[in-house]
Amino acid sequence: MELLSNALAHRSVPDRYGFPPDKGPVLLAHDHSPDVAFPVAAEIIRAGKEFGFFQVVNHGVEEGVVRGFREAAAGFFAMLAEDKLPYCSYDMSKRFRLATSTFYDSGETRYWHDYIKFRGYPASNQNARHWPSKLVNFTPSLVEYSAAVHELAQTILCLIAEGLGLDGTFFTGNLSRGDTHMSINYYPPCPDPTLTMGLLAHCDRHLLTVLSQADVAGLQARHGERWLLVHPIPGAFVVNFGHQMEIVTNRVLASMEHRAVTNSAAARMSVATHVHPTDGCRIRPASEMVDEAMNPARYREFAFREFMEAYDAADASREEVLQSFMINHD
Ligand SMILES: O=C(O)CCC(=O)C(=O)O
Ligand SMILES: [Fe+2]
Repeated sequence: MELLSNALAHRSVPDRYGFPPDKGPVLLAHDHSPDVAFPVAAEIIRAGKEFGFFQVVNHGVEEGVVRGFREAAAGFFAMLAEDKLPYCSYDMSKRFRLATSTFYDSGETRYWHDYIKFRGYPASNQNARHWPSKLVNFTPSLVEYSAAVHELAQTILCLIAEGLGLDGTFFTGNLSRGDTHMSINYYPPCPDPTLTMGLLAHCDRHLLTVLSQADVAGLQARHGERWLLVHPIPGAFVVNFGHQMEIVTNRVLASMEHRAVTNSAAARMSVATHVHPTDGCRIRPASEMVDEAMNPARYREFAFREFMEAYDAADASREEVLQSFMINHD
């Protein structure tokens, strides 16, 4: 019998071991079967508790799919000013909008970036009819990219649930089934990076973010009093927890503030996929994460929609927005 373990080392995978792509192994560094999933799940929880951020490689999203959409998105920012003008808006209810700096700068110093925001998944007609049709590659490459990243996010959510000792499907219902919101942030090279900030310090308002930053550094995550650079790993996705993850896990997995800095050498573009609960989803600390005597619920129950409104009213300030949802046990 030709056992795999009979060979000292394998230089390549023989053809007969290669599944066709639609049946093949998906995602992450390991096969997602119960015996090997646990180390990945445990690793995610360890990194998540320590940093609120981690990076994923060998995630199963094809390199060409990422490159294809990144090129199309870069093409959007490279369009002539007059072609971009119709998309420009600070009206948050617009389903596809282009803007600069941030909605939350209160007219003060601007942040050195332009961005587009839109609903990227599912590719329903309701979402897709707002995507820029003039750019021929945009829609087809987005359809591929957003479906693949959705799949990856669902797998990561299963692993997080397992790592926390929850049912594997804990996050994959209404907590993650709202339309996926995407932000594409474009930071042109800046003549003096010592003067500018690319993006304000903030926590993400939803459940989970899966971000492609390619190979240009700029993202920093708060760690205590310090800001740590999230080093670009070619082809990796950066994953971080949003406010809803912190609330549902009763602060076991906290949402960390992050921001972006600029550089003078190269343009930077990040593609952020924000996994949202459904608007009406009721959010509360999971009963499994609460112990009335030792670890009581730190947040009250609310509808996700309510949180979205509070976040805007608080100009994305972490302390301010959480205040109206926190239960004080002192
Ligand atoms: O540009 C980055 O790396 C960060 C983007 C970000 O935090 C966001 O879009 O929420
Ligand atoms: Fe963010």
